Amino acid sequence: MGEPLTVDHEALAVRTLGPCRVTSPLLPLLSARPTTQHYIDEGDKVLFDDTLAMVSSRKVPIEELPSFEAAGPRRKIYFDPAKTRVGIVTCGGLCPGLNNVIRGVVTELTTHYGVTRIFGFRNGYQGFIARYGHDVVDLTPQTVATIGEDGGTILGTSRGQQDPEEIVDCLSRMNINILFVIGGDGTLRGAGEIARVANERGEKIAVVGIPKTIDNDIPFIDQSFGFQTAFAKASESIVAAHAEATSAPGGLGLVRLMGRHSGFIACYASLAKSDADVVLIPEIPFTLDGEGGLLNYLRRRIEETGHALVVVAEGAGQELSAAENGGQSTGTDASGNRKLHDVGVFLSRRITDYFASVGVEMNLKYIDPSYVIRSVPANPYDSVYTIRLAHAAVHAAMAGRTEMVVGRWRRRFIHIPLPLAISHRNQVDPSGDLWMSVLEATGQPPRFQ
Ligand SMILES: Nc1ncnc2c1ncn2[C@@H]1O[C@H](COP(=O)(O)OP(=O)(O)OP(=O)(O)O)[C@@H](O)[C@H]1O
Ligand SMILES: O=P(O)(O)OC[C@H]1O[C@](O)(CO)[C@@H](O)[C@@H]1O
Ligand SMILES: [Mg+2]
Repeated sequence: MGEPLTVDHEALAVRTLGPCRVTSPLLPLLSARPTTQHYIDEGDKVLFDDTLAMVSSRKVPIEELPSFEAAGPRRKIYFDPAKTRVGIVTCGGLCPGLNNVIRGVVTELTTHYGVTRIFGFRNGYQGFIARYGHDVVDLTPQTVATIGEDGGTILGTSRGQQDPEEIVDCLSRMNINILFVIGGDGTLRGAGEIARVANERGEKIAVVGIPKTIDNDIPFIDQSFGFQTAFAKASESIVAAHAEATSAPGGLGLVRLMGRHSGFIACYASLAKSDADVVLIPEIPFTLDGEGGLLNYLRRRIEETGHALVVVAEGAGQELSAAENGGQSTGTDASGNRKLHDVGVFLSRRITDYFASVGVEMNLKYIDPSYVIRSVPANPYDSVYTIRLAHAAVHAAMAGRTEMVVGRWRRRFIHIPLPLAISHRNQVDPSGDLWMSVLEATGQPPRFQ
């Protein structure tokens, strides 16, 4: 067994704006609900570890085991709903379920807590900055009633850093008490800055994140919302590539899928269809040439079975395509994320050249579904998941929790301190059981080297 993740009590403690003195309007729903197999009482904790080996390796008394604060409604809350003003913003790339989260937050706030002043900030963090001139929209149960049926975000989104001082100026000016931030790792870093500035100024603003990422790269969350919809959509491209590959002599299907630094979409989409012969992910470098290289392997697959199917995550093989471009930098996007070399185009060229050089017939069909997988509406699973995350986020914020995100860990909804959620990137573990399943399903060697 590997070392247990280094987390301690302090890292898992969630910051609170102050004591909760207001009786929650949800009290009648809660009155006598103790922790059971299906419910966690607000005073209970969710264990960080879930195996005997992990727990015993900590060698600490049970009360010192690392644990997350449970999500869910509190009997006493911090904010008086009648006086509470709320802001919502979506940032970063699209993700299925963004509208569902907005809808879930608005309806929970209004229907159950009786909060009526909810403002949507337009186009990501730009929405707080006056010089962009974006309007602020009133969000009501009526305006969000049917938005879950659409992909994208009704609020718009953007990349590019904005000054947290200016953002807090805007929040203060509008007397916002709670800010819900829906976004990925960059957005959550920004949220941490907003919470820091608000705290330094002594402003009692709760900043609560709902992590968004089709890449599933936020840690301490079993799976992020939108991920399931995205990989389900991606698997359609695998079906198409398989049909093309098996219908041509020497057919070779190549599918490039999103996944900058984490190959979860490529792994899950491939496992969903079991047609892939090779899955390439950013976490595992590979070699093209030589006996143990990818190209020779593909030639053997085509000679033996008549076709081959490769699924590659966009962040895989970056060092190979960079080397071909003389190590030239691709620059960064507005948020400072490194732009990637197009590994799909690179592999298409190298595979085509190789088969021509060895004189084996090969018909390559390259499919890149690109933005198609993240702009679709949430599937029923993600619709349910997003509404539950939205509820958890509202409960947390109304109870004065701040600088935190909601998540689901080992099937329980929890509060994760923001610094922990951005402490590192969630990636496919080459020694983990997910990658082992991929190896079992594809039959590919653990490494091409
Ligand atoms: N360290 C940071 N401090 C303040 N703001 C940040 C920071 N990093 C990113 N941001 C801001 O957060 C917003 C979204 O960041 P980014 O474009 O990286 O998307 P993301 O939230 O990581 O989502 P995606 O999964 O699509 O990458 C941008 O406005 C960006 O400038
Ligand atoms: O919208 P952009 O800037 O092209 O972003 C693309 C990136 O965003 C993501 O979809 C994450 O949001 C990545 O998978 C992808 O690399
Ligand atoms: Mg990001």
